[in-house]
Amino acid sequence: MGSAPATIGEIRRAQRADGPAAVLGIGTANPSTCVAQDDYPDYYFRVTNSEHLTDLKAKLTRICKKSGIKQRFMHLDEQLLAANPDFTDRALPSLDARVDIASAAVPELAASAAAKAIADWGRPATDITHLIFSTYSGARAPSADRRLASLLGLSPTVSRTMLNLHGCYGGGRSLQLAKELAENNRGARVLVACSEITLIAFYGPESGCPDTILGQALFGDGAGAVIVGADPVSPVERPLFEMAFASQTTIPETEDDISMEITKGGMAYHISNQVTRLLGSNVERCLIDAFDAIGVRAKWNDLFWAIHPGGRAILDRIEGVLGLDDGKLAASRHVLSQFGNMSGTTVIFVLDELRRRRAAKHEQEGEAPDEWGVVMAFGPGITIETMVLHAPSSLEGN
Ligand SMILES: CCCCCCCCCCCCCCCCCC(=O)SCCNC(=O)CCNC(=O)[C@H](O)C(C)(C)COP(=O)(O)OP(=O)(O)OC[C@H]1O[C@@H](n2cnc3c(N)ncnc32)[C@H](O)[C@@H]1OP(=O)(O)O
Repeated sequence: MGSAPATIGEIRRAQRADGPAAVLGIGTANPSTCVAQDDYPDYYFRVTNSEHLTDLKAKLTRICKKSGIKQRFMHLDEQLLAANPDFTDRALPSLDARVDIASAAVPELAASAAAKAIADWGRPATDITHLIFSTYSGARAPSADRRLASLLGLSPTVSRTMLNLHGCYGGGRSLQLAKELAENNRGARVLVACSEITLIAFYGPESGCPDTILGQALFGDGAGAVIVGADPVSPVERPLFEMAFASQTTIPETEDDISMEITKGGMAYHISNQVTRLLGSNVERCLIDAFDAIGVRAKWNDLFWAIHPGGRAILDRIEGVLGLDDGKLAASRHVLSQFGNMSGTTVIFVLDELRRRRAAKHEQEGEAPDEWGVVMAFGPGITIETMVLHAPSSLEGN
């Protein structure tokens, strides 16, 4: 006689992980072309043959000076632009050429970041069980997730999910999905990859379209990758941050405040001048709800922070409404200054910077870093992604 068949409850319990999902490795990458922010207005108006639009150039110069950005990286260099002159005019049908370039470049940039994340994690790429890929540059199937799996030599049984056009909340959404997958599939190791290349939305300035000027001042290219898994296998796997809770909030009646749309002339986008105010009046509620949900009493200044640096004014506003001390958003400000807003990818750069800063602080000052922290990312919807992180005590050794 065999043993009694397992009940569905037992099967479910056996499938679930014991502990919380954790970040087990992080990697980032950028294209090689770097543009200094001070030089960008001259560069942009020259390469788009728009020097005659002096008012718009002056506006871009003003915004660049106030952006808190020192430099950005871009895949689209002058050589590529010379080969694709239609990219400068949004009225021309250039989408096919943009998608051709992005279909190769987006997964390749993601592969550079993912290789670093896998090395940081310490196990072979073939141990990855799930892949979540987020980009606003995808417009083809099979898409960037399939290509990335080939580039990395992932197992043919890897379970892939593609997120398209989530914009700046793509990184936050991917991390939340990775948490769910890791906690609900014992032994799962999830690769999150975000890769954003602005050439899909690069075109010349137009009178009456301040969004283009704003976008040209803020956005940059980059890829970030994170390995997420529960029940780390010691001593190879070290949890960097444990994922305690995650939520998504949509601010009512804000559908039109941030939008993106693929058109024949590239991706059109709109970012209203209300975004900073709307985020400022909603983030604290999201944080209170998140900490209430897990029964942790949090003082905002006792947390570590990984906020998506959508713009300098957004960081200023959040710092103000939460009464944060100077330096609490230092990781976000540093990433903004060195890379600009890389949309969904940016929050992964911030997590990586935060991990470095916390380890350095511990090494130099011997201080126990803050135990609890927060990731927040924002994008079309307007959507706010909130994740509460817990730093395991082993962090000190990282
Ligand atoms: C190297 C590669 C480059 C390639 C680029 C290619 C780009 C394509 C990229 C497309 C990707 C699209 C993805 C969309 C994803 C959305 C997710 C987000 O993060 S959403 C992004 C979330 N990010 C944000 O929402 C940005 C938040 N805002 C900020 O951080 C700041 O307001 C600031 C830095 C823009 C200006 O500093 P601040 O201290 O406020 O300075 P002032 O008060 O002195 O104003 C100076 C000038 O700025 C003006 N202006 C202001 N806002 C807007 C606007 N919305 N609209 C237009 N203009 C705006 C204002 O009118 C004034 O003009 P003027 O009177 O001089 O003529």
